[in-house]
Amino acid sequence: MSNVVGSRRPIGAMMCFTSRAVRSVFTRSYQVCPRPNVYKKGHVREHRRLLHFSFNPNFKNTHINLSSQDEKKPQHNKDNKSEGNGGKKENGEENEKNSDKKRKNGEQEFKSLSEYFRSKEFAKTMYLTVGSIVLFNLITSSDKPAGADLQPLTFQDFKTKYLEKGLVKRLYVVNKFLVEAELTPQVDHDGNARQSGFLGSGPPVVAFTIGSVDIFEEQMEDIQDKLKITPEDRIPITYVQRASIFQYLFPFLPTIILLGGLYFITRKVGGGANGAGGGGGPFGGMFGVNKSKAKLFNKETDIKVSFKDVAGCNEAKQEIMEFVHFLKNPAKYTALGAKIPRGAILSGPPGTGKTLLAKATAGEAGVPFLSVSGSEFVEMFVGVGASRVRDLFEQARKMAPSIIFVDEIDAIGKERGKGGAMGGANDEREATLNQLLVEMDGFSTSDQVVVLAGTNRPDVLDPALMRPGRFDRHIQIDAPDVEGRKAIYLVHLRKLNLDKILTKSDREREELAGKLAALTPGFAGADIANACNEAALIAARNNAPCIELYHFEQAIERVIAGLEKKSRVLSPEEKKTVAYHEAGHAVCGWYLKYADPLLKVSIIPRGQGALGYAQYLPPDQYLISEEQFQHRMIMALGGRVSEEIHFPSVTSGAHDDFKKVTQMASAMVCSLGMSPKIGCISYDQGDVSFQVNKPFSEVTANNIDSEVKRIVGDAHAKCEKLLTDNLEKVDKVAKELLSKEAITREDMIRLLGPRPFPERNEAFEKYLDPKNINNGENTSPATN
Ligand SMILES: Nc1ncnc2c1ncn2[C@@H]1O[C@H](COP(=O)(O)OP(=O)(O)OP(=O)(O)O)[C@@H](O)[C@H]1O
Ligand SMILES: [Zn+2]
Repeated sequence: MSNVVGSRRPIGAMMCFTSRAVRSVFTRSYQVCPRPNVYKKGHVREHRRLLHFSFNPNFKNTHINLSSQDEKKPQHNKDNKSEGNGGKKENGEENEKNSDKKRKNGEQEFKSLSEYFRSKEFAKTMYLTVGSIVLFNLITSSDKPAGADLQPLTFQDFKTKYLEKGLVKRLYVVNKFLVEAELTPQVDHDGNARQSGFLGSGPPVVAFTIGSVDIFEEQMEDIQDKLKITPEDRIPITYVQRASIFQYLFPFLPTIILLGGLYFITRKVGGGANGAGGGGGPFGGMFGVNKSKAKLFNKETDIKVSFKDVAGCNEAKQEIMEFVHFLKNPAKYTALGAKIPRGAILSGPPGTGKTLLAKATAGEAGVPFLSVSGSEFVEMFVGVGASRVRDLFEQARKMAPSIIFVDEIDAIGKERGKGGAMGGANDEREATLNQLLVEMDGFSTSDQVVVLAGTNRPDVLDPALMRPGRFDRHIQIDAPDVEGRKAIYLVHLRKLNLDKILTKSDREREELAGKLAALTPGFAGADIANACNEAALIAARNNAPCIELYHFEQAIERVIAGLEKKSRVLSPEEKKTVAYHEAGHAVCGWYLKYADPLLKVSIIPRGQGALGYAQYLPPDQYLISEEQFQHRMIMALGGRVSEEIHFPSVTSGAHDDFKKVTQMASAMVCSLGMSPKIGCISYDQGDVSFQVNKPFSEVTANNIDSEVKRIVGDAHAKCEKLLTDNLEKVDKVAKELLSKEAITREDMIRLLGPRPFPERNEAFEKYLDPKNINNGENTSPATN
């Protein structure tokens, strides 16, 4: 039973254990989703109009590239400086140039199917296909039973028509089951014999099959005895074996398959995921592991992201604009003797749009973008990481001007020498990092390669990475505040088919975005993208023609608290306990000045183990007061205290609440200077798991323990007083919860009267307070 509070700020985060856990699951699931503007080769974009077929004659990378003329135009116009006069002509020239380039690369573009049919490429393909079919037939035809193209006779016919008339000159027993009889040339064969056979264009031949060679020989002897043919004149029988080429090849088949498989695998390994690695030949460099696995996004095909797709983070955009300017006109910088910035580290919590921003930079500058994840450098072979780094930079230099983006750089960029005692694997990581440092130093000023890197942990990075000349810019991207979230919602709402009422005018659209932003404190860009997508999925599941507000509300709840588990049936006693527990939290929150606005309380089991939950809306807040901590602790204890008051025995349902309370109290004592006994000293222990010795004495340890205990005890006492004073109110809320399973803020106002304090969340008042929203009534979620 947990309070789901969205804030993920370092301190506020203590209140959101559940939402954090849920988030990490969600983030992973998000990353599986295809990113909207990234297309792999061969993926077909359906909504484009004009077809461009581009075929690669060596059949390796044949891909169909469907793109629309209209989409390409703006880009050309942007690149064109002399737009007014002859802009069209230049567009044409540029198209020419592009297709020249493609032709050079062995690719050719065709404007229509008929053009392709008339082309050399098509002829080549046809020749190859027909050739293969003919070859195949040649090979397999020899596999047919020998003489199969002769119409076989019965033995009886052979005997009466040829043998007894003395027309047979010689017999060939082929593969022990077919007999070909060579006839005397002057025979008047009645259509069954023909002028050729395996004997070539020679005497006429007939054929018949036999069951067993022994019986056939006996029969021949008998017949010839009866015909009184002397032993010298008897018909000679020759035994021949004829085998198809396949029969000879068959024993080698497993070997051929094995070698073929190996060849295929090495190509895959060596080729890099998207062809950026270039392959390096089938067996190049130990199966090609030395090649960088960077994915290449090219401006013509993949990068359609620009700064307008990245909402918020204006400061970051401004900083990064400088890289774009440099890549667009480096001469201006070099002429002044300015050294070009080498790279920038984009840091921030997960899902805040670091990758998106880097991609937008490449999109704006219109240069190739090589994206690689830090972990992809690491492989089981020693030295691979370093050579992959080398290969990556080599590729980038060949394509310059270009941008390299190393995601999760902390995988290789961790401070060297730390934790060395933990294992030898560090050496490999260090070698990779060293190579990265060397490569970044190795750029000459004329190299127009910019390295961007993303990380969630800038604190663990090696200082050498951050020094001037390497990643000398550090761009921090924070989780967005309410206005930032609103802007991100606006970006993602553009792609959705919304209810007309929600999008009547820009004002309505902004209002919707604002409302959603206020409902989702602590959401990063990726969560917002996910919530929008989830809303569309829910609408589709309900067969709704468009997305309505309550779809969003369900989606948000799902992203925050996980899936409703209606199938998890609680016993009536358990249900009652959960109801009183949640009612305790809710009533505490209602009467505490510094508690966050309550949105919803529910006792429907959800997600990972939460039996009930209450959703609050913390404001975007950068400082938390001592009083606020106390109120949060009282609220967190409300569940357990309510159980204590209303039931003879308590349950295990409060363990998550205790965790939060303890974390808050420890932080207050150890690092926030909120305990008079400990004073203004920080005993912040950081990563406790690696620490053997505590940085304080035994006495201090005892003091810390007793202070934490005192603070939690105080909160418990205050909570107890609050809930005993409001006994019947808890009762009311719990009963309502039991009957409705979920109650909203409006229900709480109806049951307890309005909150005695003004809400301290501006966003809440601006976008969500019923006073300001005239259609607030029809928006309650359909979850109850
Ligand atoms: N500022 C933003 N504007 C619009 N969309 C955003 C923004 N930030 C994030 N998103 C959405 O979230 C998705 C994921 O963002 P991205 O991959 O850039 O996050 P990240 O910071 O690189 O995450 P991680 O640290 O986990 O790698 C984007 O594809 C985009 O849809
Ligand atoms: Zn609880």
